[in-house]
Amino acid sequence: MDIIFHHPTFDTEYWLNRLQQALPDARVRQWKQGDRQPADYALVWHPPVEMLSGRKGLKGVFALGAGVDAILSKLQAHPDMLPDGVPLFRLEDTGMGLQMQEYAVSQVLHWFRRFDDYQRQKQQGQWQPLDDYRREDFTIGILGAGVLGGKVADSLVAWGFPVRCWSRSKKDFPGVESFAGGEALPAFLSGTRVLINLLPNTPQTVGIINRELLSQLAKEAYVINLARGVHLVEADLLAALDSGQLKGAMLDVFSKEPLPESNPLWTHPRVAMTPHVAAVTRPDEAISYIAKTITQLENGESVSGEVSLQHGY
Ligand SMILES: NC(=O)C1=CN([C@@H]2O[C@H](COP(=O)(O)OP(=O)(O)OC[C@H]3O[C@@H](n4cnc5c(N)ncnc54)[C@H](OP(=O)(O)O)[C@@H]3O)[C@@H](O)[C@H]2O)C=CC1
Ligand SMILES: O=C(O)C(=O)CO
Repeated sequence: MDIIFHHPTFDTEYWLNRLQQALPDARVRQWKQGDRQPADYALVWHPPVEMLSGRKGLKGVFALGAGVDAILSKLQAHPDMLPDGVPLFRLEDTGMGLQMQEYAVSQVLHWFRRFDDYQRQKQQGQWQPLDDYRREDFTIGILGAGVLGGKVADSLVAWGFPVRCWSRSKKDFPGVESFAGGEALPAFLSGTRVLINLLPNTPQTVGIINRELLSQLAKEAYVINLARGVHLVEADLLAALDSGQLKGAMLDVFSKEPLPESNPLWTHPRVAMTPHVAAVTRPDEAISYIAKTITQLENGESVSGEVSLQHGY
């Protein structure tokens, strides 16, 4: 079995060696321009079109991340990149769930314990205990209740917060109120104090966090965007912060990355940010997952993690 690998920034040597160890019978190689030799599986992130297009004999393509929006948008322009019937897989959790839990829990607790207010008071030389927030007034609403949204929901339930989630299909997560579909969105938003976004980037979700949505959250709400920058209308977020509807935002992803120097999010006092690091691909966990999935495919077993081209995630 032949496996080709392309990632613009990962340590390719490390990946090739570890993949080889995990699949000793496979021949694993870095894909280089001009390589048209056969391959059974391709492991990719931002693949050059010529790596995949028109390739015969592929049994599967693995995206080396959780979101497949970049690959799917390339596929739209070059449909022959994925021949009919060749499945596209993505990483399910592989260590990203824990990273998202760390990010979400630490930020929610930061706001819940009013560390943002105390930081401002410190800057003004003010020693002033403030009223505690109550958990019952701190409902967490998670947009997207898939692999990562589900993990984040679990971790916040464990901290005793009221937690709700919104997805296409209804969920049955212990301690989490589930809302499904567009009609249920207003009920989900009403009373949500902290909105956490973990939706995939699809035509249905682009621009979903906009003025209308933000106006339906509880007063002085907070937003954490962990999914994709295109989900958030940045100008609407800034307006909601300035009107007092929102109290703070923590953003990991942006409509343009790296965030341009001139973007007003850089200087807004109630916006905090990280440079798209909420959850990164952990090589060892990802390699075990891919090796297991390839072995199952070779054995004719059913596998999870296949992307639905129809739904776009
Ligand atoms: N910032 C970062 O570092 C990282 C960001 N990400 C982002 O996180 C996203 C989520 O990852 P993951 O949890 O693995 O993805 P999943 O595919 O497991 O989950 C997606 C969730 O979104 C729901 N959903 C999709 N479309 C809609 C819609 N139109 N309306 C309502 N709900 C919808 C799905 O509903 P249903 O369950 O009914 O199908 C599902 O619950 C990724 O797509 C990626 O963009 C991922 C990793 C790192
Ligand atoms: O895996 C993903 O989708 C990411 O965004 C990684 O940073």
